[in-house]
Amino acid sequence: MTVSSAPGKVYLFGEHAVVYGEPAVPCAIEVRARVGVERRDDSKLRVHADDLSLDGFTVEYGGDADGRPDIDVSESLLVAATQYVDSAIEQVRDVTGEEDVGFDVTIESDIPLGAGLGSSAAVVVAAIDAGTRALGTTLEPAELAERAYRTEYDVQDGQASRADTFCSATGGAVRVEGDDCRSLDAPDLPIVIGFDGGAGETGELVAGVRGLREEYEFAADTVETVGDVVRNGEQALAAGDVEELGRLMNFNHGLLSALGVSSRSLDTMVWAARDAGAYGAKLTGAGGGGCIVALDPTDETETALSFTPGCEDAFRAELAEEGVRRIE
Ligand SMILES: Nc1ncnc2c1ncn2[C@@H]1O[C@H](COP(=O)(O)OP(=O)(O)OP(=O)(O)O)[C@@H](O)[C@H]1O
Ligand SMILES: C[C@@](O)(CCO)CC(=O)[O-]
Ligand SMILES: [Mg+2]
Repeated sequence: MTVSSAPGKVYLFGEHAVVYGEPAVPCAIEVRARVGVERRDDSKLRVHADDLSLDGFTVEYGGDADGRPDIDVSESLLVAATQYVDSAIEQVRDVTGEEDVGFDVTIESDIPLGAGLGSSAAVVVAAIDAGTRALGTTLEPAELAERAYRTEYDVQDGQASRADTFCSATGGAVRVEGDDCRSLDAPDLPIVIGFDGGAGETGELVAGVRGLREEYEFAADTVETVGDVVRNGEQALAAGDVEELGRLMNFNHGLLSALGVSSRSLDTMVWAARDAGAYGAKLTGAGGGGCIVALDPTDETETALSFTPGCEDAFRAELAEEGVRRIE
């Protein structure tokens, strides 16, 4: 079995606006998805994913008409749950030229699904890396990131940026603007995460912002203003100015809220963190529910969040210096 892992991420700045060409700064964190891949001697794909919200399942199916998975859930739920992995394996077939190869794939993940911590990107990066290595091809990080991006682009109907996948593949703090992806020097940041136990639909939320942007000039301006916040944030990051980072994160959250992607529980956690003395707090990722990210070197924010109704989990996250990790 060939095993790779890849980290999740938080956005310090710039989610959603990055889809329209503004810059964003995500930062990889030490929570990982591990994917094990073994070549089969037929062309089927068998996926074992215990951490999926379908209560854990094992599916066995091939590419032919009678290859419907042997599992008793609705087709739409199944497609939503399996499409990132399916599409990642398609990239493996494409890049290696082995169009008919089959695999057993096992996924274990510490990243909550649909919660803004980039579970899809981590699973896709780890799956493509392990899948290609299982066939004797080791991809350079840039190509791995590009293939993973194409996967997210396909699954999210053309509404994806390179930010999540580049960050997960390379690790550290990164800056992504269109197809320009680079690593940033980042100080050790005191990252605290609050999780409401829920999830948001990335595709729907992105479509919502797109609609507002098309309908109102001021919504398009709001997206551009996020870009200005990001550019200021980059300078604060380079200077190691955590106070300024916090102020700008607060501003970024306000703009995301105006664009309709926050939620009551995300706002409640953001305010709990601010009241506890965090330098700043904002939602991370697509929003709608899921996680906030705050900066606080003390224990106050984590403690306050753990007593906040609606916050299911609060934890400190370390920056993941390493992106994809080749384990076996
Ligand atoms: N442990 C896992 N096993 C199998 N598939 C997974 C796993 N984790 C995530 N996925 C895939 O990723 C999808 C969730 O991706 P989605 O983009 O909606 O959320 P996210 O990446 O966690 O959050 P965001 O994109 O906002 O950071 C799941 O529906 C599933 O297809
Ligand atoms: C909302 C979004 O900006 C981030 C999701 O983690 C979508 C994307 O960049 O593909
Ligand atoms: Mg995602």
